[in-house]
Amino acid sequence: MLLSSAKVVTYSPAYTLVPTYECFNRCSYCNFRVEPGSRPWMTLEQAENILLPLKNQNICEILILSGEVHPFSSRREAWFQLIYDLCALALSMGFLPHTNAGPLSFAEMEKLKNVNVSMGLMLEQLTPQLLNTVHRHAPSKLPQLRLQQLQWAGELQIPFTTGLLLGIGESEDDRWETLTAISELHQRYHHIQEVILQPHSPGSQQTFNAEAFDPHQLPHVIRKAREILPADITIQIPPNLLLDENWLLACLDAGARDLGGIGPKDEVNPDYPHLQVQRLKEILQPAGWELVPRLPVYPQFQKN
Ligand SMILES: O=c1nc2n(C[C@H](O)[C@H](O)[C@H](O)CO)c3cc(O)ccc3cc-2c(=O)[nH]1
Ligand SMILES: C[C@H]1O[C@@H](n2cnc3c(N)ncnc32)[C@H](O)[C@@H]1O
Ligand code: MET
Ligand code: SF4
Repeated sequence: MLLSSAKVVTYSPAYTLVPTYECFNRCSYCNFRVEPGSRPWMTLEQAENILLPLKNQNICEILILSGEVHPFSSRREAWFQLIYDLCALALSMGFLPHTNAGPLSFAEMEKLKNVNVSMGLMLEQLTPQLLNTVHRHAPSKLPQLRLQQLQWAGELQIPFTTGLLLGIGESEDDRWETLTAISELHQRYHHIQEVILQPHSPGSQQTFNAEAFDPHQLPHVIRKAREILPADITIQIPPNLLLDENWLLACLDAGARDLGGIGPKDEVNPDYPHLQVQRLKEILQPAGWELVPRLPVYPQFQKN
């Protein structure tokens, strides 16, 4: 048996709950958002009906992924309470919640910490140039605001997931700068568990008219990220956005070690279905990779 020599790549068996698709931002690459007020929010009853049958399906992570209500809106409090209640419900049913609902106030983050095992927010890219382009109508994507989120998560010692969206108009140097900022914050607070390198992948709803990020460039970005980031941060890549299996293997060779949450639907990129875990294993195993499930909180942050 040569099992011990297998190289390990992880994933999180996950299901995504969407409290609301409505969002006051309009990122031009988004295929998720709908107009505020145009659709009812998820109810706790609906959530319970979704979660009940998942109990015996080996799913641990519930990803709470949300569109955003403006921080000064009179509906903000109800929005936040729904997210809190969805996390508490998932937790009470034996699941482990991970929330990514955009920027939060310090008090909101502090409260959500009690009902999440980890949380996340993508930095996207730090260059202010994007405020004139893809983020022109997206106040939540102000670089300083997002950096501050990572800092608050550090002060609160919340195990955190962040990352870069690649191919939205940034330069190579912009990428290294964003990675360096993550690295510096982690060296101060030691709270970043993983960094997602997310290739921009055009969908049917977006207005941003650009090609997909060239997947042949991804191994180079991963290698460089591996040099910039501390060794205890895992690099995550989304397998459904890497359409050719050789690209996936090239990314692992370059240093990626996690495939993120895998579930029935990628809510962010609904035009890119996930491969079955079994199919992924068939691709990975011949190349010597063992695909192993993990929890949404990494072992070094687990409190038992
Ligand atoms: O299925 C997805 N999961 C996404 N996830 C889920 C992620 O893969 C897992 O929740 C974490 O690895 C924790 O286990 C995100 C989580 C974050 O904190 C920040 C961004 C993302 C982005 C996506 C995404 O585009 N699609
Ligand atoms: C939840 C995360 O999903 C990412 N995201 C949003 N739109 C797209 C897209 N078209 N392609 C790839 N990733 C996207 C952003 O980085 C966001 O923060
Ligand atoms: N609205 C949040 C963000 O962009 C998370 C979901 S994006 C589809 O950070
Ligand atoms: S990417 Fe997130 S913040 Fe931007 S419009 Fe979509 S839901 Fe809103």
